[in-house]
Amino acid sequence: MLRTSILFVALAILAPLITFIPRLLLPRSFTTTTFTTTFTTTMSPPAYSKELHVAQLAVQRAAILTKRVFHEKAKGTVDKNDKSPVTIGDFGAQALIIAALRHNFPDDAIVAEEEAAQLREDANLKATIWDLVRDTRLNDPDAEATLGGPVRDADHMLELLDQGNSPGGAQGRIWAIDPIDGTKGFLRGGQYAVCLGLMQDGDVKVGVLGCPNLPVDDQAPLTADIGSNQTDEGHGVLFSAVQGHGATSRALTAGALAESKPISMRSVDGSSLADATFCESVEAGHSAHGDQAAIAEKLGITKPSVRMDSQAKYGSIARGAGDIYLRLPVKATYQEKIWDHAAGDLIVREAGGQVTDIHGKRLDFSVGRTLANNKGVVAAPAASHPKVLSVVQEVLNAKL
Ligand SMILES: Nc1ncnc2c1ncn2[C@@H]1O[C@H](COP(=O)(O)O)[C@@H](O)[C@H]1OP(=O)(O)O
Ligand SMILES: [Mg+2]
Ligand SMILES: [Mg+2]
Ligand SMILES: [Mg+2]
Repeated sequence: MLRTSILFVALAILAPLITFIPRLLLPRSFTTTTFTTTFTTTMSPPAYSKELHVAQLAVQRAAILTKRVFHEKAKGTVDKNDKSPVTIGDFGAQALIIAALRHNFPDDAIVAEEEAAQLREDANLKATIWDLVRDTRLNDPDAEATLGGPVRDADHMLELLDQGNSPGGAQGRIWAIDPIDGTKGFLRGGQYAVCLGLMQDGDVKVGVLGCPNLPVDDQAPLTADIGSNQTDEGHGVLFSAVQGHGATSRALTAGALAESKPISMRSVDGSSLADATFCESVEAGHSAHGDQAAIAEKLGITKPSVRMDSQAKYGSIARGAGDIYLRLPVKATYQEKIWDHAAGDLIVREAGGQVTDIHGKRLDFSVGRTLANNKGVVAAPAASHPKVLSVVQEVLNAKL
């Protein structure tokens, strides 16, 4: 009897200590929900895991729509005020992505490239886009439910399209959407990308790029040619990154997410640049081909540049299919748009690269809808970036 009482008293004294000491020893990311009774622990989910999952599925669903338009002869092209083209694919993809974001993160701000004004004035255009949006869904019911299911009606589609009008800035959570990046490539039958990034207080935290015309194989040689059969299996890649967690690639599917693989840039340092492959825009109006050729020559690069539209260039160097992406300004007045770089900038840096402007400044996503504080883009493996940047500056200074 006495022994039993002593045991009970000892247990009463020790029990709180037994539950308290492990809490002191565990990192803060562990939650000890039922610790006192069962001693089981659960890890908190990794940062931005829901945002990443929704972004990947949203890009995948939007890419189903853009692929349908890509394979049609008439892509419903209209000219925007700035004379750049926009297609029914751009509008439809943007509406679907915003619908998914609104369903999951109703309080977040959105900076998106397109707006609904032209659709409000053109009933046929609105109806054509609505037909596409209404009929596009992921073939996995759980994945589709995650995105909130179909858009309600054509008028709601217009309201969604116009919700990408945030001025951007340095505060809070802001998504950046380019529903079709490289519209000229899309129209030409070349590369294009569906792009989505999340910024928190001006810093890119999540980046997703859907590239329907890139080969799935990370090792496939970098080429501007997308192959004769564009519907081939073996094409379509989804690149992703979360700040501090690396970058991945996976096959782009029409339903649930495929398995991912980590990606990294090739290790090219300042002394091995002769073997590097550099890529640049197809459009001579978007970056200075002449300056870029002079830089490549000074770096001792012998291979010709690979010309490719869109942020597919960022994805391609991030997975080591190429090494360097140069985007030197053609016009001093052009301001790059945040939706043209947010996802790619993070994916390259998380894969072991460095991305700066021609002055060596990191791209600054905190100053509005454009990269007003930057000029041009220089992206390269981190070890060779200082060398590449010094040659960029040498060539540009020689022109002054
Ligand atoms: N004058 C310009 N200088 C640089 N980029 C431009 C210019 N005009 C449009 N762009 C944008 O450049 C990006 C394409 O670049 P790339 O040449 O690397 O494919 C697109 O986002 C395109 O917009 P859009 O999204 O409307 O296609
Ligand atoms: Mg455009
Ligand atoms: Mg773009
Ligand atoms: Mg675009």
